[in-house]
Amino acid sequence: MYQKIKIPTSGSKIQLNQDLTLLVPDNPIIPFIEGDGIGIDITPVMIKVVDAAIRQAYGGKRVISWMEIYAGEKATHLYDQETWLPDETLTAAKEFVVSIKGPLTTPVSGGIRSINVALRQLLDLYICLRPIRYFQGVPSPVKHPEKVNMTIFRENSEDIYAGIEWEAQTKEAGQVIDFLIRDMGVRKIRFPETSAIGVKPVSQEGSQRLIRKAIQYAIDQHRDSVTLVHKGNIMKFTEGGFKTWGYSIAQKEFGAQLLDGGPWMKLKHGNHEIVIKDAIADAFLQQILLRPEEYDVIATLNLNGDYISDALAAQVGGIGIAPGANLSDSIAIFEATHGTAPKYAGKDMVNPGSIILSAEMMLRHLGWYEAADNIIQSMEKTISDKIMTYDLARLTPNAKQVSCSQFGEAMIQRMGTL
Ligand SMILES: NC(=O)C1=CN([C@@H]2O[C@H](COP(=O)(O)OP(=O)(O)OC[C@H]3O[C@@H](n4cnc5c(N)ncnc54)[C@H](OP(=O)(O)O)[C@@H]3O)[C@@H](O)[C@H]2O)C=CC1
Ligand SMILES: O=C(O)CCC(=O)C(=O)O
Ligand SMILES: [Mg+2]
Repeated sequence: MYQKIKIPTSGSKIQLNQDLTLLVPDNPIIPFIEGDGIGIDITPVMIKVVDAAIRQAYGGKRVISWMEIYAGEKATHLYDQETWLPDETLTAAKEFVVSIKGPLTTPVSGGIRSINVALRQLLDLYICLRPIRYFQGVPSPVKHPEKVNMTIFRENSEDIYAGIEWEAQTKEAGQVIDFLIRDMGVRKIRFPETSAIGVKPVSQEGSQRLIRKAIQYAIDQHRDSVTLVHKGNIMKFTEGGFKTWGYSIAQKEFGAQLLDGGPWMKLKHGNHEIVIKDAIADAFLQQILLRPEEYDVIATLNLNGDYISDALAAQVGGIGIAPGANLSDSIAIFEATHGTAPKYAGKDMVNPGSIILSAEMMLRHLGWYEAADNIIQSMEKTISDKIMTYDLARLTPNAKQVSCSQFGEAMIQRMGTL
């Protein structure tokens, strides 16, 4: 059935129960995309570390059968030069339910549209989940990085990030601009002759399904607050809609009550209280530097979430150790927050921490908590021993700088020795 993908001879598929919970065999087949650029450095290290964490936790009773699937430049070499995202990659991600990927290149200006965005849209992976936490000993530009403990729920399927846009001075851009001026009475396009045009779809359904998950997460994880981050003062119906629909769902589906007359709300779950609040995106970006302890779960739109992810990651050491997941109601693809960092590709130099921590999220998603704990503990121990890749070592006095693969080996050596 598959053309280039080789299904491992051992292992079986993860299945979905009727309620969409996972039925995970002891030997699941997990598809992985190596990734462009530094993908060739970090992905093999991640696999080694994950295998070791599982071996240490379950002594051979559980094991992953890794199955390579293809996207990005590697796919163009293997399939044909126009095929950046083969159909069978999408089929495998659906069929095998849980996957992990390295970063994929998207050229600026011309060229292909983002394969990352395409994967998220085609598989309806509408949640981009990015937890931000501090590991003791990581160098940080802020005085109290330990106060940063947030989980971002970034809407992953719509917004200006959906990529609906037309190049300046093309027939299509002209048609859209004509329509806006003639039929819609728009007078605000400053230079109509030379404007490119982008469209920002933000829906009630898309916003509410994301915010519903963020609130449920806050309830399940006993978190203190959910902040809806938006720029609704300026983009009233798109970003403003996100905020209004968010408060509305908090009230209607979770029974939240107005706090001090609103718009902030409080919802109760047993003895646990969660504040639902909102913040305007520009002010939020200064607040997370000045008073990070006031923010906990964050729900936001696609573009804001992209910016906020990297900004928050910087506060706890950078995108070298910033994990993430793309989730639908059934399928998951785990991936680092960073990109392909092309200048470091193939140099065995960058931090594999992001993709390793993404794999840690994946293990937790599978219910393999002991293996996930092994990864966290060995990461903590390796960093506290000042063993660091260049990105952290260059900011840490007396650090022992190691390569990407040596960092993975150092983690493996420290597993189960705590
Ligand atoms: N999900 C995905 O697949 C993503 C893909 N991309 C794509 O990646 C390409 C490159 O994007 P770019 O904007 O340069 O952003 P990148 O995230 O690739 O890199 C920016 C900088 O971040 C630092 N960095 C990134 N990853 C690591 C790591 N693992 N360890 C240590 N430092 C790291 C490096 O900083 P320094 O130079 O200071 O050492 C690097 O130069 C683009 O095509 C973009 O579209 C971008 C983001 C996500
Ligand atoms: O798709 C890309 O190339 C960039 C994506 C990105 O920056 C992100 O999702 O954080
Ligand atoms: Mg990004």
